[in-house]
Order: sequence, then C-alpha cells, then structure tokens
Amino acid sequence: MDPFRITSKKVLTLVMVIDKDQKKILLGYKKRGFGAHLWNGFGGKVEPGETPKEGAHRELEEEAGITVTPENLKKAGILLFLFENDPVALETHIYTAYEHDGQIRECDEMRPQWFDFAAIPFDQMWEDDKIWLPLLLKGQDPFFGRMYFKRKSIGEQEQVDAISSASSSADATLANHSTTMTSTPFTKAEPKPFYMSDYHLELDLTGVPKDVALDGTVASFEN
Ligand SMILES: COc1nc(N)nc2c1ncn2[C@H]1C[C@H](O)[C@@H](COP(=O)(O)OP(=O)(O)OP(=O)(O)O)O1
Repeated sequence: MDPFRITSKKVLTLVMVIDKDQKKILLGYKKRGFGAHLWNGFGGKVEPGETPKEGAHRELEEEAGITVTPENLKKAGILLFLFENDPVALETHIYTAYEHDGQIRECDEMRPQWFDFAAIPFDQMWEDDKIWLPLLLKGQDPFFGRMYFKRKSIGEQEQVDAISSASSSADATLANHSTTMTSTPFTKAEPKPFYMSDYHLELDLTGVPKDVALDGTVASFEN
C-alpha cells in the first residue's frame, strides 16, 4: 500500500510579507499548534465559503495584525504537503505581499519578526522552505509542488536533539542579524517532528493546466 496515498485534502494559506527595498522578510514564530516552534509565513485553514485569497487576508490580519489590498496579495504557488500514512493532504496556497497596512503585532499564536534575506533561519523552519522560498524571493513564481514528509523515529529524534543543542550558540549569532519586533528573545531550535523524504516542484507551468487536479478535487491558480 502506498504510504502517501491521499483521499482528501485541507486547503490552507501561507502569506510571505516582503520588504523588497530593505531585503527583509517578515516571519512568525509559531507558539502553538501545527508547526509549533518553527518560523513560517502567516496563514491557516481556509474557512467554508472563503476563497483561498480571502482566507489568506483574514489569517494575515489575525496572526500579524496587518492587512493587504487584494491587488497586493499575489499568488506565488501551490504546494501539496503529504505525510506518510496520513490520507489527508495539506493543499497550501502561497502568496506574496510586498505592501501592507497597519501595525505589525504579536498574538497568542505567532510572534512576528523581520529577517534579512541573508539571515533567514532555515534550520528552524519546515524543510520544504529552503527549496521554494529562495525561488519566491527571486520572484520566480508561480510554482506547484508536492512535498513528502515522514515522521522521525525515536533514534532520529535523538540525533536531532543533539544537533539542536549544539546549534544553540549559532542561534544567538542569528539573533544579532535580525530585527526584533518584540522584546521576547530569539528561541533556540526545537526538534522537528517530521523530515522531508522527497519532493517534486514544477517551475515551468506551461504544461500544467490552469486548474490543477490533485486528489479528485481542483486547485485554481486564479485566486
Ligand atoms: C509541511 O510543510 C509545511 N511547510 C510550510 N512552510 N508551511 C506549512 C507546512 N504545513 C503547513 N504549513 C502552514 C500552512 C498554514 O499557514 C500553517 C498551518 O495552519 P494552522 O493549522 O495553524 O491553521 P489555523 O487555521 O491557524 O489553525 P487553528 O485551528 O490553530 O486556528 O502552516
């Protein structure tokens, strides 16, 4: 039986807020829930009746306190995250926002912080990010991909713990390169429960239909 066989999906959003002039990206430190202790863009589940773009707008305001006009919220790609022995895939619609309104603020779920492009904390982010985020920062969108994740075994987890405690001094150095939004100290790397075992990314979408059929349902690049 295929351990990556999927029967349904959840639709999620992820917004990457970028300051092109300063060459900085706004990330949020996830304090709880799925992906806790990792830095990520802002987003979450699309609610019934919402388009992905409407969901992205709502989640950005909830998690970072800022709004983006519809024309400034641009679709960068769609990634399908698949987890071993989990039949529910996460279809994640990724957006860029180069302009925003309002005051960035922390909430109970996310702690926002600006990072220089040269100091993005990839070792404390989902492993797929190091594949597509550099492309997004170069403006090479849109992309479409499948990312396959396996849960770490106990032995692998112990190895990660050892690496993570050895790297805590490196984290302190990273903190000096980033612009802190709040007085909360930079958090050291936490072990990641999953590792990416494989991926497939389409960068040339000429052969991909506008509506990409995934698991029987359809994702549209339109909004
Ligand atoms: C597995 O790989 C992933 N990589 C990246 N970069 N981002 C991911 C991955 N898997 C999920 N995400 C993103 C997609 C969403 O932005 C969040 C998860 O959203 P969450 O489950 O927290 O959704 P909410 O609606 O905010 O959840 P609550 O029920 O807590 O409100 O992570």
